[in-house]
Amino acid sequence: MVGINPFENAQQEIKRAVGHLGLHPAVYEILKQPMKVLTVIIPVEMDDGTIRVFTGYRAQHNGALGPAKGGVRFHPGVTMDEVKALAMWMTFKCAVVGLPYGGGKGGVVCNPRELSPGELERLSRGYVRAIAEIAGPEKDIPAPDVYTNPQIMAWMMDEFSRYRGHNEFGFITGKPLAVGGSAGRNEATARGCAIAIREAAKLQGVSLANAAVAVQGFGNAGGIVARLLHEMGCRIVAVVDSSGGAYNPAGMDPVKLREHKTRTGSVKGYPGSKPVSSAELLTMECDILVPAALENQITASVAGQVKAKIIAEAANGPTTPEGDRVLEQKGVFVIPDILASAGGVTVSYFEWVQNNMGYYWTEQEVNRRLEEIMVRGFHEVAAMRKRGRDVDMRQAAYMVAVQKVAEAMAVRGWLGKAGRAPQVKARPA
Ligand SMILES: NC(=O)C1=CN([C@@H]2O[C@H](COP(=O)(O)OP(=O)(O)OC[C@H]3O[C@@H](n4cnc5c(N)ncnc54)[C@H](OP(=O)(O)O)[C@@H]3O)[C@@H](O)[C@H]2O)C=CC1
Ligand SMILES: O=C(O)CCC(=O)C(=O)O
Repeated sequence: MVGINPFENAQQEIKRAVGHLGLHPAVYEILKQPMKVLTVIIPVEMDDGTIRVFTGYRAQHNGALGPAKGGVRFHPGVTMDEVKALAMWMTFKCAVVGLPYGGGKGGVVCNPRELSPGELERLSRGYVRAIAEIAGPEKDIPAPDVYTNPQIMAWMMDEFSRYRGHNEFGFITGKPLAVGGSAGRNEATARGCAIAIREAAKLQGVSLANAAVAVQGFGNAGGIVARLLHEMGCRIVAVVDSSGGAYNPAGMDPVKLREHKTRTGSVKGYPGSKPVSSAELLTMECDILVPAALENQITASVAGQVKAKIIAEAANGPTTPEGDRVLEQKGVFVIPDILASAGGVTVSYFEWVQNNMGYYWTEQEVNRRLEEIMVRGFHEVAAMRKRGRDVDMRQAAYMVAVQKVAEAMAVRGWLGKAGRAPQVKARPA
């Protein structure tokens, strides 16, 4: 959305958490910007023989806890500030669930729908060549994000392996199973989100049986979360994608919705449904709202009209800070993005571990470990919310995460003398 800078939003969230925790101001000074940002130019030969030059970015936010980790977005609206914000959010997403990573993110300004498969492959390989120097399993590990997928990950892994001269399966996650992908990664973002929703519903006394759910975005995160929530007994009353939406208060079957979208290109026009816009979906009567598309969807004015009891942010940064204040005042229970969407990077971590070991787990094993990490992460945040005075789930999640990153920076000596004093002053009960 024009005029709302996701990078400035991300900075505000960190500033608040540093303040709540009573940490040394140096912590904010270090965390308020990425440690490294690379802008690259990617010349691609198009099928008609012309050369088109694309712009790409890779940002590495903070490496105190481990190598940078985060997806690559292919979208016409990608900007450097968006990538910087997404990298920053990755640092705290990894920290909140206890993964040994820092935050990274990449993006290429392009519309993949306008590219042939050959052009898309050349662009993906060109992006990897351009960022190769700063990437690698020990430095920065990309993954899928909006409009990138396992096939693109496979091309990228192959290109990086050529660059290093040997197979580097651990360079990137979200790969197809045939080339070192992990069982369960495709569903992981949605599965983690569904687990967080289940825990939130228990905490808030909301029954999932027949609960009305509205989902914005019907891709990897949104499409699969709709299916998993449907399997858990919820009623999927509305879904939208970039071309339109489908609404039916009696509920819709996400598997059939997916078949309809595969056939027609959109969820709109699903048999028995009425059209619904993204704006209508966000403010409709429902129990659970899952924004699973892009940033800055729930502004203050949208938040004022939200009727959901629980919002689970499968997307990164779907709520503006002003929108967040309104939701907080209204008492809407928000599972913040850095927690609700942490399932994907958690299973990416498992994928990287499996690549490093050369030994692969079953889907059941992956899901068991994911469940454990998500439940622990959720309750750690819920406990911080209870402990802290006047903090909501988002602030609590940032407090948990910033505390872990600040502690790592302190013991590494990044905070100098300031780091030698006890860093964390948790608010008294
Ligand atoms: N994939 C992952 O592992 C993770 C993703 N996320 C976040 O989840 C969100 C979605 O990512 P993901 O599902 O992977 O991406 P996908 O590309 O798989 O899907 C994106 C979905 O959003 C829809 N969409 C795009 N623009 C709009 C719009 N203006 N209004 C309504 N819907 C729109 C797309 O519509 P259409 O189908 O018509 O193109 C598509 O259905 C992003 O914020 C991403 O950063 C977070 C953690 C991990
Ligand atoms: O799987 C990963 O490494 C990162 C996924 C991602 O980009 C995200 O969580 O926003």
